[in-house]
Amino acid sequence: MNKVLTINGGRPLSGSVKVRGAKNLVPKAMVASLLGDGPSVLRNVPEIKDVEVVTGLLELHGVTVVKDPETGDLTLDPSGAKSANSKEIDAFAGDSRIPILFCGPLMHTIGEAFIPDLGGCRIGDRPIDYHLAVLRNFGAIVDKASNGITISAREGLRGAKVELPYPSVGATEQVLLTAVRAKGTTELKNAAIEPEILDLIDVLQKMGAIIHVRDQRTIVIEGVARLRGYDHVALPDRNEGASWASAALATGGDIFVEGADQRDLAAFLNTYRKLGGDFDVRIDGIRFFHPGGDLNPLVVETDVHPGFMTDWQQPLVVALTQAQGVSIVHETVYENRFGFTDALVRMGATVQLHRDCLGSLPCRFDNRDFLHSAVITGKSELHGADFVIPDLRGGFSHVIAALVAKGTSNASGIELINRGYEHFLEKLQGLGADVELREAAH
Ligand SMILES: CC(=O)N[C@H]1[C@@H](OP(=O)(O)OP(=O)(O)OC[C@H]2O[C@@H](n3ccc(=O)[nH]c3=O)[C@H](O)[C@@H]2O)O[C@H](CO)[C@@H](O)[C@@H]1O
Ligand SMILES: C=C(OP(=O)(O)O)C(=O)O
Repeated sequence: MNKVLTINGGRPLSGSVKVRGAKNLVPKAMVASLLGDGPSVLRNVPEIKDVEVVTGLLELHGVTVVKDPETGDLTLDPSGAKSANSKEIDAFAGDSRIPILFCGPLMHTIGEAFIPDLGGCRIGDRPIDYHLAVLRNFGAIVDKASNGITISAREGLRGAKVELPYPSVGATEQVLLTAVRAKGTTELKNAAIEPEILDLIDVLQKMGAIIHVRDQRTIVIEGVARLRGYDHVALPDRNEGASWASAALATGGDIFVEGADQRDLAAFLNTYRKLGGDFDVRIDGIRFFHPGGDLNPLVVETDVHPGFMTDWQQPLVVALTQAQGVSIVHETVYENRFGFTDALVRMGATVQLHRDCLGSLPCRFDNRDFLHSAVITGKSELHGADFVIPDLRGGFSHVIAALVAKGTSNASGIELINRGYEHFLEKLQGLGADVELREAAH
């Protein structure tokens, strides 16, 4: 049944929310459990759609996944791992980006894998060419199928020297999850070093893997024949934390984000302070608040870690519509991440998109036809509008803009937000938002 979220804006968000394990780590740690020869325990697991998708895929491959009813901790036992029927796997096509990371673990455990077409946010073309190239380097045979890919390594996988054209998070994880049990040593250059990757490395090390993180984005993995299960507490979701921080600023509110970690948010916190937001780092989280007065316009460029994370960009843009003056955002990670601004413009924001690189970072989208720079002029008085949730962060941003706006907005497709924000509506209501979920009128 289609649902519509009715949002009555004009009230600051204030109160407290708790963030649990990161969407960009938890499903990957779940996939890693396939590599062990005993059960793994994953703690701090959020109730989000990506966890459901990976649970379903693991179960199809014979992994038992048991959730502790009290804590939500997962015990994952791969001892019955087996091939799965491609028709059943296909039911998960388009749901998330995680299935591609099953390649290495499934080849190590059962010699082959069928990977359905990926989903995830539509914020660019999101090809998987780096993934396929590195898998071939390890000796895998990859075949395109009409609805995904099949991949096999009947002779086993060998360590390789790999250099990524760009520090892709997913391709780095692909290398890690494949190299840990490949024969020999793997050297990965131009690796991504996001905190979620370092946490995945912690998981793999607990399983018995030997991984050296060197300087200059180089990771060396000495393959081992066997790995055991792990017991791990997932790192908190810094992207959810940054989203609530932007929501506090945009609505003129005050939100304590329990679980937010200063170190993983360092680049965000600098930007937040320059914009005029304030924060207070406590032992158990960070309080983000609007200290009063005008917000300052900013120039922001998204980048790989340790730069300003692309997933923080969309919620921040809503706060920038409330800053006094002209801000510029140069998106250098995805070529098409500003589609969500159309709805902001309909709500009264002034946002102009440009094909040019409005920034100083070297960008892969220079002289190509992508609207990847935004000029935002504020402060805008926003008014309610009806919109369809386009993607995870864009959807969060629309809801926050609707909460800033005067009047009523109606959002459809709100379930997309559950892919990465745990208990989203309950959290909004707990922060004082006037929102109501109802059946769509036909
Ligand atoms: C589930 C998950 O962890 N998602 C995160 C992950 O996505 P994901 O792992 O998909 O993102 P990548 O870092 O791989 O993508 C970065 C860039 O590399 C390009 N690319 C990537 C792979 C490839 O084979 N070919 C290629 O061209 C992409 O199109 C994109 O332009 O990292 C992104 C960048 O921090 C985050 O925004 C996502 O939230
Ligand atoms: C782009 C994102 O996620 P995914 O890679 O899962 O689509 C995101 O979390 O903002």
